[in-house]
Amino acid sequence: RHRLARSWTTSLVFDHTDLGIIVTDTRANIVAVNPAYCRMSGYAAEELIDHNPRIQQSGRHDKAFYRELWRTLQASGQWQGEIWNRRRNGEAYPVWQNISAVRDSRGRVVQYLAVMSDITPVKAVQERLDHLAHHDALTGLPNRLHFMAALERSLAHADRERTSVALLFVDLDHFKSINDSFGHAVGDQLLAAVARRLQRTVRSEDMVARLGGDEFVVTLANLRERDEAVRIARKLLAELQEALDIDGQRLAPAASIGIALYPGDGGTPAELLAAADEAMYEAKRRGRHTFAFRPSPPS
Ligand SMILES: Nc1nc2c(ncn2[C@@H]2O[C@H](COP(=O)(O)OP(=O)(O)OP(=O)(O)O)[C@@H](O)[C@H]2O)c(=O)[nH]1
Repeated sequence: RHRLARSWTTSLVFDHTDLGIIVTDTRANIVAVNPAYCRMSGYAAEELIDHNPRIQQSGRHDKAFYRELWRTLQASGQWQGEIWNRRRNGEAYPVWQNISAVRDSRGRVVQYLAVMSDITPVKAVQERLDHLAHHDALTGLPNRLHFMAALERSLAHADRERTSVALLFVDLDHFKSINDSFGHAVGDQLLAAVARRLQRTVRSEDMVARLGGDEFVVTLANLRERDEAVRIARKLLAELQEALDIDGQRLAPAASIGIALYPGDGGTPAELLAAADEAMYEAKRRGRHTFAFRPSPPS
């Protein structure tokens, strides 16, 4: 009676858990799947029985990944980790999966048991958090954190390709008075419009980011000569200046732009940013709505 009760409980768990379960024989042919796995994968049990679980492979992992999985499983009797599978409708989805070797009383492996949970919702939250950590909510642009990491990569790329990178530090002129005169909401919309204008003016390999407040940066990759940076700075000033209507206010945003060139003005992202910031202050000193390079130190 005890054995019966136990087997009844076991099948209750197998049928009612929301964890997907696959049982295979030692040659990895599927011998049983539970309803939760069928719901998760979109396959009917008959479509899976006698097949190899590889029918659910998403193509997102290479051969070495599965080889390592089997190696671990054979060596320790266990594998667990994140794995991308494919549903019957072709959609790839992430699961957290635990595979164990089931042994008989003499210690021989007789079956493999895979238990998995669909972690699509967890992944979506993770991706959202990751995006929030690296982007500015108002403009959708990369933030300082993301920007500094990307700049590091573009400097390394410039070294390999023997090209230069220009960093343009864009700070709006008298932005405070826009906030003060028309309110913060108008100021916010202006910042979002500036972000769009900066983005549409540069090429896709260039990067626009918001450092904070009314400070933006633009990096120009694969730069061959200093004049290209000057040309883009002029173009940005002109594009920004175009009048726009926000809540019935006609505004023409102006900015001061500081230009720093890699490697001449700095060898690291931080040095380059400091040089571009200094150059931006030079543009402010010269009366705003213009661009400048870093002033050379007095000799
Ligand atoms: N609307 C809005 N304002 C912001 C935001 N972040 C910072 N600010 C405001 O932006 C203004 C930045 O002013 P500053 O750059 O110091 O000075 P400015 O008035 O632009 O003058 P100059 O830079 O000297 O030409 C401050 O008034 C901040 O309160 C934001 O997210 N939204």
